[in-house]
Amino acid sequence: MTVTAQATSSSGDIHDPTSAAYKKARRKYLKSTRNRPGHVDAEWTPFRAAEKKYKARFPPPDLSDVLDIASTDHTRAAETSKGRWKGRADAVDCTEIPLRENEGGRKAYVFPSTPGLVYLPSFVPHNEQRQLVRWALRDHARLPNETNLDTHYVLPPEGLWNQYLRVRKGECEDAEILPRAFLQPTSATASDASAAQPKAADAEPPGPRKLVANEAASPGNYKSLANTPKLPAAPSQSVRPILTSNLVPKLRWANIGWYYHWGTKQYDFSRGPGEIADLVRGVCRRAVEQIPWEEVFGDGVGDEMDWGETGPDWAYWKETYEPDAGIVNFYQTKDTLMAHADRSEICATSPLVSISLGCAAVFLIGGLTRDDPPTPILLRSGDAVVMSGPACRRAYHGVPRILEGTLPPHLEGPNVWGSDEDDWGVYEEYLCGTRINVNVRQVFPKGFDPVLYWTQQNEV
Ligand SMILES: O=C(O)CCC(=O)C(=O)O
Ligand SMILES: [Fe+2]
Repeated sequence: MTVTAQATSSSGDIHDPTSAAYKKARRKYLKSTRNRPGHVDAEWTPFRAAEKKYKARFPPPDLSDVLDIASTDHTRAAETSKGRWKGRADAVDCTEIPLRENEGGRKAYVFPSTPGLVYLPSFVPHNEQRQLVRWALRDHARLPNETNLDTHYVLPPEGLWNQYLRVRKGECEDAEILPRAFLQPTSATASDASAAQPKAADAEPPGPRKLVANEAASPGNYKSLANTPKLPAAPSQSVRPILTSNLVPKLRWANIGWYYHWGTKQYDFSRGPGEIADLVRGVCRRAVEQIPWEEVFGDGVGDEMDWGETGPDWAYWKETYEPDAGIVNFYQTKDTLMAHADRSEICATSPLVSISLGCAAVFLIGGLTRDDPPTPILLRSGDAVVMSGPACRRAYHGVPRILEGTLPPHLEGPNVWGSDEDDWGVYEEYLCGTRINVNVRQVFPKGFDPVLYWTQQNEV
């Protein structure tokens, strides 16, 4: 049976003053600003000010200072003509560099303000974007990989998305998914029953990711990080049974590779390395292999910065880069990811590869503090961002806006390459209001043997 996408919201375009969407946003804006004191923005850091600007629901933000390389690329006209959100190809100071072995004529861009940041517009071919979407929802967001929903719900063994596909094909009922708290005693009861058992840590309720500052990881503090107790999160007592179809939009993240412990914002190395799918490893390695690193860090760019024990090793990344951890982020159009720096990885300089799929977004990347004004980049489906080196890998960044109505035509409709099954309509409907980000890291620097470290620290 072929499943087709349902019509999307008819409430209209936020840019059109006659639309219901515009009027609703205006009403909300007037209500929320009625009692707001003046000059509240005086204390904002430049990063916070930029976040506020792009998050604003009313009036919708002007994106003319957001880098949008696709806006002048005629091969992407079909994508950029979708919706009214547009940036400018000349909005930001950046330099074009050629990619190695680049048959498609694609380019990369580097930024004098952030050495080590490489932007690769349209890096992932259309058919591979579809494969990655299927991988993220169908193959990856299920056990043994953790998602934000696992702590709170008893998810179907086949995975939430696979069950949802069967619902949409009419093969099963839209069943209720039960809260985990219904089946498990509360953490208080559990610890009463066995005083020796550590009490489970309180988990975040399902919702946007909460960002808490953590100690930056390094080879020097690996032992103490690895020894920090990583208590399991307690299921929320307040979540109610929910239909499969209503739980799907609440999926926010799925872990990749080494297990990340959200309570401590540290990796839980005791669980061993999780798997990295060949598809994901392949795209990330291709990005790192195709970047001409001498154009990024040559002429001593960033040499004066702290590269850690390995020194500036970018010339070897083609061989030494090995992704081993990461996260798939699922954003609905109202979701944001606030400014943060990813510093739980032991290696502070090795490339982080970030792939955008589905709806477009405004991505902000600044410097090592929130006081550095961030560069705004409009990321579209298939774009890759690489964050590397000491000035960029741990730079503050965030996603203040997902841009509705920007799903590119190549993710709509049946597959022209012929390899897809007939259920793409369900994916398409989900993607109409979703951005997926595959964010892949290398936790350990080349030559660092975690097993050896782990053994040594437990020998005493
Ligand atoms: O969605 C993105 O582009 C960035 C995600 C991110 O920064 C993260 O997962 O740490
Ligand atoms: Fe991040």
